[in-house]
Order: sequence, then C-alpha cells, then structure tokens
Amino acid sequence: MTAREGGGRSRLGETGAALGLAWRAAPRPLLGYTALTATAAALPVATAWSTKVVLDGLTGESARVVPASVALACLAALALALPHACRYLRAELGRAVTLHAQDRLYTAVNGFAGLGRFEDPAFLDRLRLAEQAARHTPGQVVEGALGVAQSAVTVLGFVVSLAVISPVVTAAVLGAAVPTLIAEISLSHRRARVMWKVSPIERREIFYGRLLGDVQAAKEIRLFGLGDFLRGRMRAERVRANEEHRRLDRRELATQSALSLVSAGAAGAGLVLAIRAALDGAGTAGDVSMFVVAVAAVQAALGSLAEQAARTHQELLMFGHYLDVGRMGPDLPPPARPRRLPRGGDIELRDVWFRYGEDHPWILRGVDLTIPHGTSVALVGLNGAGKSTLVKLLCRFYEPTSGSIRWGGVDLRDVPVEDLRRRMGAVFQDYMSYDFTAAENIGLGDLPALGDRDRVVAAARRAGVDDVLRRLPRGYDTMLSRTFFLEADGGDGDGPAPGVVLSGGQWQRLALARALLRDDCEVMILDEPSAGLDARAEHEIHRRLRLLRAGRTSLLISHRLGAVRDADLIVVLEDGRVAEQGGHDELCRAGGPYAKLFRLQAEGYRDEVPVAGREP
Ligand SMILES: Nc1ncnc2c1ncn2[C@@H]1O[C@H](COP(=O)(O)OP(=O)(O)OP(=O)(O)O)[C@@H](O)[C@H]1O
Repeated sequence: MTAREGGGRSRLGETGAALGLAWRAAPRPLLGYTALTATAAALPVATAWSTKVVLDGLTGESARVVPASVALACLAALALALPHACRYLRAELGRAVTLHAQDRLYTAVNGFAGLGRFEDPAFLDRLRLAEQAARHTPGQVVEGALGVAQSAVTVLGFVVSLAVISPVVTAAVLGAAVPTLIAEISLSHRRARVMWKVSPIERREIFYGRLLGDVQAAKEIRLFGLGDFLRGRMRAERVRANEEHRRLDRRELATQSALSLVSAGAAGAGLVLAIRAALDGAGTAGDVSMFVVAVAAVQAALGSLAEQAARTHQELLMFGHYLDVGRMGPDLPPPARPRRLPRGGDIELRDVWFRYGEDHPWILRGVDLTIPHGTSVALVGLNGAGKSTLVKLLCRFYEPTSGSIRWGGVDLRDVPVEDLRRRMGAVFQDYMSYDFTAAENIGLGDLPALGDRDRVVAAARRAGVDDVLRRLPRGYDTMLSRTFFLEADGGDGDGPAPGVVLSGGQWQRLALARALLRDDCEVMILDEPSAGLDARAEHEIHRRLRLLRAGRTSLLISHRLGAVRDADLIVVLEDGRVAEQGGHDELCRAGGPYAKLFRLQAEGYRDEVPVAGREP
C-alpha cells in the first residue's frame, strides 16, 4: 500500500494547495462565501440566546422581551436568506475552481513528451482519480474547511452557553462526540482505499461502455454477436465495484448507528438532569430551553464537524493524486545543456537497444544504422520486427534503453524535444481521425496554418484528396463525424447538417495531407502511408511522395515492396537488428531476406495476371 492509499501523509500541505488553488481561481466568491459561513456559524447561538431571553421575559425573569423578539425575527429572516446566497456563491466558486484545476491538470499532462506514462496502468488510474479530483475537490475542500470552521464556531458558542448551565453535562456531550470524530476519520481512510481499489475496475467498466456505444466497434460487435458478452463483462465489473462499496457502507452503517446510540444516551441523561434542576428551583424555563437547544445543536454541529472533516480528509486523499500528476515532472529528462539541432545532418543510430519495460522482451537489439541526410530510406521486415518502434525512438516518444541516436552528431537527448519534433512530419500506422471538419483535420498538422485555407488546400492536393473534399456537402467545412454536428450549424432553421464519414483510404490521404502541411520539415516519416489505398491511388501517392521527398530525408515503412524499390537505401530489420541494407538491385543480387520477400510478393502478382488467350 502506498502512502497515498494509506493516507499516512499529513494533509496540511494538500489543504493549503487546495485553498490556494481556490483563492487563485476565484478570490471574490471565496471571500464572500467565507463571510456568509461566519455569519451562519454565529446564527444558531444568537438564536438560542434570543429565545432564552424571550422565554425568561414571558415568565417574568427578564425585561428585554421586545428587543429580543425583534432580534429573533431578524435572525429568522437571515436564516432563511443565507442558504440561497451560500448556494449561489458555492456554485460560482465550484465553476471557477473546476475550470482552473482542470486546465492545470491537462497542462501538466500535455507536458509529458513521451508515451510511456500513457501505457502505464498505475498512471492511468491516478490520472482518472486526478480528473475526478480536479472537477470536485478544491471546491469541496473549501466547503469542507469552512464547514468545519462553521461547526467549530457553533460548537464553541454552545459549549460556553452549556457550561454556564451545567459543566458536567457539557463534558459528557463533548466526550460522546470524540469517538464519532475518530470513527469518521478512519472511515474516510477506508473510503479512499476503496476508491483506489475500484479505480481499475471502473476504468474497465468505462472501457466496455465506450465499446458498446462506439461506432467503429459497432460493426464487429454486431457481426460477431459480442454485444451481450461485452455487456455481461461490464455488468460483472459493476457488480465487483458495488461489492466493494457495499462492504464499506455496511461498516459505516454499523459504526455510525453505534455512535448515534452513545450520543442519544448522553443527550437524554443531560436532559433529565436539566429538568430536575429546574424543578428543584436551580434553573429557569429559559435555561431548560437553552439546554435542550444547546445539546441538540452541539451534537448536530459535532456530527457535522466530524462528517465534514472526514469528507474533506477523503477529498484531500483524492486531491493528492491531482497534486501527484502535477508534480510528476517531465517523463523525458530535459537536457542539462540544451543543444541546437544542426541543419542537414545525417541521423545515426549507434548500438540502440530498446524494450518497452523491464519485464518486456527486447525489441531492438543493437541497431546500427545511418540515415544519410536528403535520402529516401525504406524500412522493411516482418510483422513485429520493430520498424514502428524504431520510428517512435526517432520521434523520441521513448528513450533508447541503451545506445544513442544522433542527428548531425548531436544526441537527441541533448535537444529540447519540441525542437526535434518541429523538424519532423509523420503519418503513423495508427493515424488519428479527428471528429473535426475536413479543413481542421488537415490544419492540425501545423497549427499556424489552421485558418490558412490556401495552404490546407495545397496539402490536400499533394496528398491527392482535394477532389474528394471539394465534393463533400460543405466542401472543406464538412464535419467528418457522425458523432458531432458542426457547432455553427446548431441554430440553423433547417437543423444541423449531419457529418460525413470518409472511407479508410480517404482518411489515410487526409492524414497524409496533415503531415504534408509541414512543408518545411526536414525528416518525413511515413509508416505504411498507403496500406489502405487502391492500386492506382498508391501508385499516384508514391509518385507524388518521390517528388516531395526531394531534398529532405524520408523514412518509409511499407510491406508493399514494390513501393520501396526505388528508395536510395532499403534497410531490412530482423529480430531487432539490421539484417541487411542496400539498394534494391544490390539486395536482390545478394539473395538474402529482402530478395526472398520480394520474390514472394512478385510471384503473387504474376499468378494473378491471366495469360493472354488462355482462360483463367
Ligand atoms: N507500446 C508497446 N508496449 C509494449 N510492447 C509493444 C508496444 N508497441 C509495440 N510493442 C511490441 O514491440 C514489437 C515490435 O512492434 P512494432 O510495432 O515496432 O513492429 P513492426 O515491425 O512495426 O510491425 P508491423 O509490421 O506489424 O507494423 C511487437 O512484438 C509488439 O508487440
């Protein structure tokens, strides 16, 4: 169990951080809310004293019945108005704090330059709890802290009032509240532990829920009849989570019922004593009223104090996850002495070893490779050979486990990662299809060009997708989504225009256009850029890419060897090592793995071409 789950750390720092965040997000609502809470804290004590004076006035023990009655009426009006004002300020505070906290959280998340953390289940659980905490916790901590302060002021006021009447009963009432406080804090620890425990369960449940509603998954789910299977799994996860929550609820029920009995016993005994004292002439009717109100109020305030303290404590445990994500620091250590990437250098991999984690197998086992500047290099190899992994290392999504990658002699680890990525363009195998308009889908490749329609169209032309996009219902402004409407369409009299779904190959060309938008990039990475294209489109794309590659370094991964044969250098990866490299003719002559693969593919094509004059 970690310190976070066990809650062994002091919560003082976290309280300070949450209050600081609330102060920075919304100082005025915070001040207003604090002032109203202070008023609400004093209200019950003032009301009880006014009631006592009125009652004593009615029985002839006091002459201040009229001013006390007026005060009572004013206090009643205030008691009615206060909750509404409090609710408004609380909501205002909550909105501002959520905005601020979420923004900070995702700024921190965007700061993680690598991919490793996003593949770590412990990090994903922490992030989920941090997201929850960002949405609710700072506001609830403020509410809880002020609630605790309010209850403490109320308790103090009544304890003083009660002590004037009976010190013994005061001690008994206070004593009965101590176990409540301890039990509530212990329960809050347990609640936080349960939340940590059910987090992976709930993440899986969310995953199943998303699958069941996902348009891309819908085809396979229906075809393979997976709906009930997935629903069953989702249900099973909820049942498991419910079981954990139920166990906790039962423990709470038992503890809190026992503690309520203790409190009720103390209050009953005190009441008997107060009535007997009044009957014996040792007190007034006002004293009895004061006593009854004070005991009830002290118990209620102590109960509320314990509950607020426990809830705040639990929120702080969750808030710890939020703070942890913010304090994680960079996943890729920034260079101690940053260096500039030289223009136009070769890229060299020197004895690069890589595995995704300590308990994962080696994927790259001592890769030595030079990618000369301005050349086109093709990377080929069987599935799982490590081609995409090598590309991910070039983009510095991960660091080599050992060895180094140099650009013009400069180790990539010595270069700020943003500088490196600014010099690169890429189409990944698992490219993104954003639920945005067609123009935005391309413009995201270079944000300054997002509103530059000429550049967007030029990139679409280069990727051979311009015609397709022009023919869409709203041209480049068509929403490429069946999930969202174009926001600007929301108020149209005819109703919003539905989005459009592109074909796989059209999406792929769009992804290519996105990469090509960065026309000044020095290294272009194309990981299977034509896997989804028809033969004519593939031929056309490769012709265009050859033109575009001129003068810049390109790295092409493809299983279609016909597409890579004109590359300046073909590199064959096998078992995490460079098995051979050279030009197409040279490798064919060598008769190694490339030649075998090429022959295999060529034979496949030969068989499909019917011989003229003969029936197939
Ligand atoms: N994020 C990851 N975490 C753990 N293992 C991974 C990850 N990504 C890839 N691998 C593993 O690394 C190996 C190489 O994968 P990689 O995607 O680099 O191969 P590839 O040569 O590009 O294959 P393909 O031709 O099928 O695209 C595979 O065995 C894969 O299971």
